[in-house]
Amino acid sequence: MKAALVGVGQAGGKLTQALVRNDRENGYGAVQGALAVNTARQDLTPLDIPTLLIGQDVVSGDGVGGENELGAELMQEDTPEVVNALDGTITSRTEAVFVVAGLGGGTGSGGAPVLVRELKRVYDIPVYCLGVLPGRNEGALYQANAGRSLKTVVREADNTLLVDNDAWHASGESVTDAYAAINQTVAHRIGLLLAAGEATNGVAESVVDSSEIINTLRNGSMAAIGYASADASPDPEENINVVTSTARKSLLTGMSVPETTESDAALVVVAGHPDRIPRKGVERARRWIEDETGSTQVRGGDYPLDSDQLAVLVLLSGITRSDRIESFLDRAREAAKTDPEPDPTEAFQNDELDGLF
Ligand SMILES: Nc1nc2c(ncn2[C@@H]2O[C@H](COP(=O)(O)OP(=O)(O)OP(=O)(O)O)[C@@H](O)[C@H]2O)c(=O)[nH]1
Repeated sequence: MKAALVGVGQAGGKLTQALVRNDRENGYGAVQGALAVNTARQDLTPLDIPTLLIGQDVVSGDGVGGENELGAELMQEDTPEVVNALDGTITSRTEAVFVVAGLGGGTGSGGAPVLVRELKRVYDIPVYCLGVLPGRNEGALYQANAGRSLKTVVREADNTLLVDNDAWHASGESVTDAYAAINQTVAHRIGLLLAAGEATNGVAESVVDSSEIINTLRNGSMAAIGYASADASPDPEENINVVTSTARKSLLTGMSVPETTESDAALVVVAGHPDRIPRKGVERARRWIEDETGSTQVRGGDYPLDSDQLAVLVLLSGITRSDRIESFLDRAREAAKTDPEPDPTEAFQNDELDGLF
């Protein structure tokens, strides 16, 4: 799938950079171009992708310090500059745009929903949000910001693919190391998903194409991605159980939002050497995912990889129940009670954080 990426805020910029690097290093060629947008100059400086500083007249390049209403306002004012900067990045070949942001801060939290809405007005292709939920130990401001941002972006975007910052956090890691590792992990999974949508070379038995990703994401408003891999035997017959057990692992322990198992639709990609992928195993894994998720539509396909391993990538769309999102929403509601300020920004909804499922 030919995708353009726009990172908003610090997490958005770093994650976008990780996605671009991953795409280049693997030679996928799915990421067509990228831009990082921020109100803080110092967060843009280390990035090696094109950047755009917004809101200079108001915050002089110093960022918005977690004020997501201000982040939304500055994005609103400077949207024409962002759209101009994307000229040449989003082209007639682009099949989807991903707006990437940490939902708990200020610039990304406020700016991403506004940008998604504007891009949807300008372009006739799906605009998705790749949104990072704060970990449970992050402060009340992050939880409240992310709650409002999620509610708004879910309304605006064609779908919101969620990553929980607690999902792949190894204990004992420093925050910086943890972020770098999470960004790598996300880049690997999303990179493989986009690449799978590009595999049209006929090597694999049944490839996924971008319309299957788009059709899967057409169901519901929130999505999550899971992944697991295992060593495979050269004999595909011996790999039937490998594929099914790897599919189980990807759903039960490898999701970007843990404890998320029910969805309206799913896409299952089995990646590996075409000679090692057992058709029977793929079909069994697909059926298991159908039962486990209750999805009425489970699409599937292969992605040819020159590897001794088999990997299973699962995209769940239209998440209908997730204990982790429920407990995040509880935190966000609780945190919002301590923030008596009415929200002046049109971009944010003031209503309760209900009805997301
Ligand atoms: N996964 C991941 N999360 C990050 C990263 N950097 C920050 N975060 C998370 O993103 C949220 C904060 O968003 P930031 O991107 O730092 O904030 P911002 O959008 O730049 O907003 P301001 O700094 O207020 O202008 C928090 O929940 C952080 O835990 C990162 O590199 N990776």
